[in-house]
Amino acid sequence: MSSRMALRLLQRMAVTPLGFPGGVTTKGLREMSTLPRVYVTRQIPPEGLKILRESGQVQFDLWDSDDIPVPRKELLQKVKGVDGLLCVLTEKIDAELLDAAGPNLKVLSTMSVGYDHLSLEELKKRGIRVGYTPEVLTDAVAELTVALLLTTSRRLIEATHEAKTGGWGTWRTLWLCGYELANSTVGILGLGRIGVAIAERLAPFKVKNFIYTDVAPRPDLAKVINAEHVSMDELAKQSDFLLVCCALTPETKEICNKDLFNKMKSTSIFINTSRGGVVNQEDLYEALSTGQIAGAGLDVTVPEPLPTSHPLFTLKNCVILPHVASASYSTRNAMSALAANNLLLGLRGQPMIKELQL
Ligand SMILES: O=CC(=O)O
Repeated sequence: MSSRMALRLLQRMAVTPLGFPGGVTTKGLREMSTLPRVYVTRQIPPEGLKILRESGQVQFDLWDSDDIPVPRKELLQKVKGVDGLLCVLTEKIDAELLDAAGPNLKVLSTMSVGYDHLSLEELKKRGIRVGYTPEVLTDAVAELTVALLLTTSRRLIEATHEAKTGGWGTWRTLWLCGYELANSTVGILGLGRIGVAIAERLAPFKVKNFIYTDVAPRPDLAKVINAEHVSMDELAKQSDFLLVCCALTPETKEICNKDLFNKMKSTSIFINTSRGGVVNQEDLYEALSTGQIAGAGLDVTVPEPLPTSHPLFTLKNCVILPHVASASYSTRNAMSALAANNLLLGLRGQPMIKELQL
């Protein structure tokens, strides 16, 4: 291959993986080597990649797959010397990884609203700024939570199974009966934007009242849905539907355990679309299998994926989804665009659109 052809090949290769716009000249290649280096840990949806590629502000390398997460060993190699990192929730951003990245790392942008995969203390210690993606996913998560609630309370998975497998005999008076939202009390554990958005969607189903528990009353949010602040005990005792909407923190880890389930009504439905870590799954299994509560719908578990041999999968009254609450095309693209913009703004030393205050 002639040296001219080799240069052309190099220039072409540089366009896509390194995120440099348009055709790359030799001068361009030289300039590119001075641009901030970024590693993207996943093939994120196209809008975010386009923003990075067309910014002309960074050279980026990415783990070019959405099917398997970047192996830890590869990640530790790839982050060496980068100025910015764009990650998703499967990557643990801890001291080991930040040490591997080294002192150039100034900005971390996660394509998620949750940030329990980030060691905030380590990030703060190193002066690394952190972007995340709240709000753009609120509608999608609220919509999915309503779908999961109705699927669980009206036993839709059992019903389609029976219809398909010959269990559908004559019309029966109490067969596959569930619980309805009309006249019910809906309890929200952790009232934030998402809890409010869920309640707004549930209200037209004629819910009787909304109650919530949080570390402190949140009157501004509560008044939007006319919700009453109650203790955790009252939340457990009164809720016909108990929805977990809180972040996973050391304080909320396994906060849903036998103490809570034992106080719930045997007719109650438990729904979790936040993080699996807020639930003690052994206690939940016990509560579901003994009829302590009527059913559970989970979009999140520990671990993820939940092994198919897990006891929770054996229960008819437990509906398990593979962490898809924000999974609509428009929302995932909006999340990737926000994560890309947060990263670019952070690298320019400007305020991010959504930045965590550490
Ligand atoms: O779980 C999803 C997220 O944190 O965005």
